[in-house]
Amino acid sequence: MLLGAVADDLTGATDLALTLAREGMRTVQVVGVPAAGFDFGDAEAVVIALKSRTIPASEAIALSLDAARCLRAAGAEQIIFKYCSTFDSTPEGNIGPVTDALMELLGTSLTLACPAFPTNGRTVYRGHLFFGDLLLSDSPMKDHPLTPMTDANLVRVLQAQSRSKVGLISHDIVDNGSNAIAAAFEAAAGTGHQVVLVDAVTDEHLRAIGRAAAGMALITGGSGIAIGLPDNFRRAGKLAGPSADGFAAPEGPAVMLAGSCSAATRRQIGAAIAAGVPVLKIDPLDIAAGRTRPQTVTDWVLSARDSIPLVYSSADPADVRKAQDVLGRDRAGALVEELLADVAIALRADGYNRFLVAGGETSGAVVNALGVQAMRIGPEIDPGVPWTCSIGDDRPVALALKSGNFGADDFFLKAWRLLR
Ligand SMILES: Nc1ncnc2c1ncn2[C@@H]1O[C@H](COP(=O)(O)OP(=O)(O)OP(=O)(O)O)[C@@H](O)[C@H]1O
Ligand SMILES: O=C(O)[C@@H](O)C(=O)CO
Repeated sequence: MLLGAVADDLTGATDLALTLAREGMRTVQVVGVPAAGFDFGDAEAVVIALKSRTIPASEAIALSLDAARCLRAAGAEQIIFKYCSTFDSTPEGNIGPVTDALMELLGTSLTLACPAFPTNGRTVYRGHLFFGDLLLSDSPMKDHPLTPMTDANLVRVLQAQSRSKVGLISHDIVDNGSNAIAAAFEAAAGTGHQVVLVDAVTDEHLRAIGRAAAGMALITGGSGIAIGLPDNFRRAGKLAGPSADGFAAPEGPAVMLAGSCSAATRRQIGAAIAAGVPVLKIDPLDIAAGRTRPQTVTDWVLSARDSIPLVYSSADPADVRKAQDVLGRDRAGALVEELLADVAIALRADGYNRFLVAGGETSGAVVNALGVQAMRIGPEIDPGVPWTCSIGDDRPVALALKSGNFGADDFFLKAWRLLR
């Protein structure tokens, strides 16, 4: 293994694994920190998916350190800490605290932070994160159920979460290429900075940043920051080339489960409904009151077996707030996640082996429930979202795990065409 990554949620891990695989590294994604002696096969890059984005910072630190130790023990020369391209975090973290702890573990005094993912409209300019044409704080991310983002100035956001001194390498320097960026890293270290946020508005910027960061022990950011890293290993003659193992999804019944309340997911649900996909909407208040149970939902899915039905809890910000006012933010989320996880277990027992899940937290809950330990990366459905297939499993499952804000409006329809 050359490159190891610790991702703070499952869909984010898949997004990163897709980037590394597309850039030519043999890549495996692992769900949770694997047991000692886990066989990573011929993987050159391994992405460990955690569910640590919104848990207490102390727990996120402990899990992330375990994951990084495991990757280092397996030979990783460089570690990526992958978080969301919209910098999803609460005032307590967990991006800052985990970055601080990983730096200490790796004994490094400088790292970079760059959530940019230009293909999906996430750009960083003069330290400010844009979501398409909008500042992060004006975007739908301000209404996220778990991590509302109300400040687009990432130097300020990160500094508030981190013990490290946070600086900025801004666009003018990045535009001058990798040598200028490498010099700026040195200058930042010289002025006592430990974390530098780096502007990036194009993939060319990300490739230049990746090249400049070849010698960094720790790199933090969205999946975009990985675009330029495989080339460093290729130039050093360390990559073996494509693996002979192809991607094959199992045949069988399929279902779609959506717990993401993002604007993109809600548009995708609208498009699925318009196209005649059978849908069932569930609501955390009904789950709490016992009006919606896993069995009722499972029976409904089974009754729609001839098609690929969609169960969703996705709601607009006003309805999410209504449920949260009654149940509390965490309980509202947990009720939905637990219900969808129970439904997934029941369907799996009934032979279902193709799951499309929308939302990072939701995907984490479903995939943990399915007991999937590791995944091979398959074809890209939309930027940042591939089909994957479980490995090391007697009964493999095909999984499409969609980050909340990713995917075109017809995502729930077109994903299935790739498996035919
Ligand atoms: N109707 C609802 N009311 C309140 N909370 C909900 C509702 N539906 C879903 N949730 C919760 O909102 C959270 C959505 O987070 P999730 O990570 O799954 O989606 P996302 O944030 O859009 O995706 P990503 O993390 O990939 O960007 C989950 O905890 C989910 O259970
Ligand atoms: O970076 C992103 O936007 C995604 O990979 C993600 O982490 C969403 O949860």
